[in-house]
Amino acid sequence: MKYVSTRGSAPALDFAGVTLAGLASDGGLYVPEGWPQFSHEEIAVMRGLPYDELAARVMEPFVGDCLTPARLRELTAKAYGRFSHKAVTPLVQLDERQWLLELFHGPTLAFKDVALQMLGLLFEEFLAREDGKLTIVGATSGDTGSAAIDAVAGLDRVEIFMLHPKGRVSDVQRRQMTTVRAPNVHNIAIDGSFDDAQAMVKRIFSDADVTAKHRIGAVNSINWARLMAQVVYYFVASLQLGGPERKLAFSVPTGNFGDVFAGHVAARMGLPIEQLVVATNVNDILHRALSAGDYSAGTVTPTAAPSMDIQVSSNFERLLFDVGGRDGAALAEQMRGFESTRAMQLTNAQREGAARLFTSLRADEHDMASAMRWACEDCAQVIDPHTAIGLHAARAVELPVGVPVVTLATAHPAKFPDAVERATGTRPSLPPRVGDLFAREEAYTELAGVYEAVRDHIVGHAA
Ligand SMILES: Cc1ncc(COP(=O)(O)O)c(C=O)c1O
Ligand SMILES: N[C@@H](CCOP(=O)(O)O)C(=O)O
Repeated sequence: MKYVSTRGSAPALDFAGVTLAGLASDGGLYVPEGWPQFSHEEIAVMRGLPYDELAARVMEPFVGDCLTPARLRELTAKAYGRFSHKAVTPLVQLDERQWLLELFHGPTLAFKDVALQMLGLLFEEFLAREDGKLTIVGATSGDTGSAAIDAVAGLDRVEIFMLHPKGRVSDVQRRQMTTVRAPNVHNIAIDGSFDDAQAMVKRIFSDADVTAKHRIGAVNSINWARLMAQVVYYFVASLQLGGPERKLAFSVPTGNFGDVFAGHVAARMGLPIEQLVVATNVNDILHRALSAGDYSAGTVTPTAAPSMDIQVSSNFERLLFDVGGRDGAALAEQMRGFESTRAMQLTNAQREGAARLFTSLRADEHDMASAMRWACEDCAQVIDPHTAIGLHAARAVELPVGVPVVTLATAHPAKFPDAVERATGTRPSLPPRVGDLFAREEAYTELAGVYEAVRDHIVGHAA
């Protein structure tokens, strides 16, 4: 399996290469040069497999010959052995047509663990082979940061610098990052939004002064390996609800478009998906892009679903590439236009291609709170604000009769106790495994939201 850049001019790499590279050298994102396919029969025989075995089957074609099948199985067993639920990503029924897919049973209580537990192991594996080291620079609106830190804390070959927007993540999210004591972990709070942090991360990959001395790596969903691991749970839900004989729809609370793009990949591989519902909060660039072709970024509005307070949505580029004719040169030009004006129109091919599988809905704070209340009062489920945005969209979307809709439950409600309590009157408590979070000491550096300040700090502190 080879991977190509969405902007057409970076060298094609194998799986180990893209895992360590993160972002392509031309500024694009890596995607497989073709989609592996599973037949109906091949999918049907996956029914009933334990999560780690199913994960290995789904990942195998993407990994190619970079890992033996036996080694891949060892890694999936280790990665998913740390989840607190035996099913790893259990399904919960809400009513006759709606389900929640709980993705928050990993060590840091959000769906990011599903991919990052695996990515940490892949880094170790591939770096050991070449006796190499990696300086990871990441941006987080709350959840990627803690999941990535948990996955790499204490590793000898990896050092991590994680940027979060100061004051714009929940206290639980911040503490899950800043109370980790490991010499290879560095937390930075910047003035600005997640978009500002993400832009700095992308810029550092192309800063020759930095890359001459440090090999920069990525834990954000710009890294292909993140998305590969997220494809698995679409298979899990489908197989439990009648797939491949029956089609399902998924409602996905969306920010950086990684999670829902993994659903697109599952569909490309042959999983019967009726529709992918892109659910946004008021930071609704994706809803405007999918419904009207208008991909223009405004300023980020802070909401009670802070992890989705994103305007520039990295993985949308992967979709535009895939549905718009896979023309790297044309997309590079389109993205250059967006980077200078922060606005672009989708082409007709991109709009029509996306419309075959995607629809979108936007939820404001009132819609989000109503969905949390409905889940709590009518279904006895306490859900987090991000999941509530997905659920709002799932309840509103029109689907053919008999098609169930699965909302991805992306975070544990205890990560956002204030917002949940405001909406439902119930204050969720932290699971015992993170129960002492507020007793631990925090450490992080505050920096101005200026690229040079962040770059100099990283260069000055990197081993
Ligand atoms: C809890 C939660 N839900 C949803 C999202 C959106 O996921 P994505 O960025 O993959 O679209 C995020 C972060 O991005 C998140 O942390
Ligand atoms: N919501 C994310 C933002 C980063 O997204 P990623 O999936 O690209 O890592 C977060 O919680 O940090």
